[in-house]
Amino acid sequence: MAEPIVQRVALVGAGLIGSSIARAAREYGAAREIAILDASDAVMARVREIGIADEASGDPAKALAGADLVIICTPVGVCETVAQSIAPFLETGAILSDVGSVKSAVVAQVAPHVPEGVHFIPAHPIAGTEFSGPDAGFATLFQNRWCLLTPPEDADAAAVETLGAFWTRIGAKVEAMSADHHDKVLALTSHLPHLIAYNIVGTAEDFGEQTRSEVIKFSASGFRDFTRIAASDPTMWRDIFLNNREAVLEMLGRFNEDLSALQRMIRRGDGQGLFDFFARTRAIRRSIVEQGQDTAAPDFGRRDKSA
Ligand SMILES: NC(=O)C1=CN([C@@H]2O[C@H](COP(=O)(O)OP(=O)(O)OC[C@H]3O[C@@H](n4cnc5c(N)ncnc54)[C@H](O)[C@@H]3O)[C@@H](O)[C@H]2O)C=CC1
Ligand SMILES: O=C(O)C(=O)Cc1ccc(O)cc1
Repeated sequence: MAEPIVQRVALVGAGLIGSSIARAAREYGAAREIAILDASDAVMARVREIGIADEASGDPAKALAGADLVIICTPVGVCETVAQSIAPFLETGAILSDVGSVKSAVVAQVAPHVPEGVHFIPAHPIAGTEFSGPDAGFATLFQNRWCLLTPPEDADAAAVETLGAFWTRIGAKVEAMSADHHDKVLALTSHLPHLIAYNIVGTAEDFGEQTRSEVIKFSASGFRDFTRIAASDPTMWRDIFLNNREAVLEMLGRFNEDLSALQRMIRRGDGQGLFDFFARTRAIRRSIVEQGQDTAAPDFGRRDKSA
């Protein structure tokens, strides 16, 4: 196998994403050693049981000793606390990164705590499922998925290259952009769809018992797809909306305008308007499928059950 990209990767947070990185780093030889640190004793115990790390003592000094790549894989709301608590153990020259679904707020929270000589390069793999915890992870999660890096303008070029090479080794396609741009794009492509899913499933839930049981019984595929997204982790998504407020509110405003336009077309019986609208959206779906980016039923066929 090719040389590892880093000597030791330390993953802080071992849920879906952290445990998937651990599995993938081992499977594809991206790191010589894998250390895991999680605030939950139950998660640490499970990490030791399933054996996805070489170092899983729960001691930050031990986990971070010799780590040339440290990745924060916790919900974005605790990134600042995590950065503060790991800062004393970060080694000079190490790369510090994260996987948060929001970038500007994470930078604002983490950057002030990054010691001199440590290279902070935020990242976001656009790959996941509605499941969480260390048992939900799998080695192939990042295969052929984008990982967006948002390096600051004065970032160390070698550190950016190493982080990109790490993600490439575990299967991702890598692209760089500014944190602000990332947050605007993701507000539309990921955060707004989750909000809509939470809302529509919440609306069904509000209808009362009789309707609720019929919704479950006769669930058509449209609603069913929304329930998968609306089953996503509440802590993670609360933190995303609180930390990407501006961009999400802006996209929500645009969404509401389009929804009002559709409402008007239905009220006025404007069949041509509805047809034209749906024809435009169908073209978007087709280009996503052509680019191999269809994530419906994500990864289940490609799951690696070995770890
Ligand atoms: N779930 C998904 O589909 C995706 C999630 N992300 C991002 O990845 C991050 C992690 O998400 P998941 O792995 O899904 O979450 P998860 O809920 O599966 O795991 C989070 C882990 O962080 C640990 N943790 C919480 N506070 C901590 C602290 N102070 N110190 C150390 N560990 C702590 C928890 O015990 C838990 O094991 C989030 O920031 C999320 O925005 C990014 C891409 C996809
Ligand atoms: O499960 C799904 O459909 C997702 O959209 C997963 C996901 C959740 C959050 C991210 O920041 C990136 C990907």
